[in-house]
Amino acid sequence: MSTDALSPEVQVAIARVRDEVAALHTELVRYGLVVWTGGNVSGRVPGADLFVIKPSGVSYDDLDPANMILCTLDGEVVPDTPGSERSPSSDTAAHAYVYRSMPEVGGVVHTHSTYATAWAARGEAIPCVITAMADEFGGEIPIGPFAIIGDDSIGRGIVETLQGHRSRGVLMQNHGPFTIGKDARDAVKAAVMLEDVARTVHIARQLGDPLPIESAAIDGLFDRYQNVYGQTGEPRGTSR
Ligand SMILES: O=C(CO)[C@@H](O)[C@H](O)COP(=O)(O)O
Repeated sequence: MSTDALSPEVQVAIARVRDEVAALHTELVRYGLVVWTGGNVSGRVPGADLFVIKPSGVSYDDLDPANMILCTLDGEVVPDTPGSERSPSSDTAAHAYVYRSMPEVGGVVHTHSTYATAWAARGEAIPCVITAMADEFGGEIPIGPFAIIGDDSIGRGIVETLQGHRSRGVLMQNHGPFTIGKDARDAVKAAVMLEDVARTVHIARQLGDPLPIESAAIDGLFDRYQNVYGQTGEPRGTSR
């Protein structure tokens, strides 16, 4: 497949997603979610069956738009495109499986962030005991199955756990968190928030038994955060 055959709009979109995915890896470092070359971000190319992901095992300092790797939704590297001479992330098949199965997903992130991975190692879902979790995840953060790199099993585990679930994050057992979002930035935000709540709920557990939140309150908080929180309209005082 040559990208020359793609429309100018798709070529522009590929360039934009390359920029975005490269820059978002910096956020994983900034928020302390990764060490060394661990973790990865990908972003779907709007209007094409393609996504962009980082090369495997390359230092975060060396990641830039030109060495991000363009892949098909089968997880194959698109030849003769910038970065295609390198191997893509070892989690490429998992990201591709998510994009094929969940058309609404525009970004996928994987990290080994410490607290979330500690919950994953115990195989325990994080219970929804703080309002920030209700806001962002609409309930508990579920556990996905134990799965090993090499085939579709990680992707299948992510999809089977998150399809029909409010949570945008899953803790793959003994491995770590995978998050999804409407785009790559949204999936990175979910990864940041997931680690934050994993840490807080862990600390709460050390102090005693966290108090549950009633499901009606969780529903209300989730609805408000998704639909009302933040800047939803014109800035105050600018309407005529
Ligand atoms: O989870 C794993 C390995 O267990 C990987 O996600 C690594 O953390 C990062 O791999 P690359 O994206 O650099 O291949």
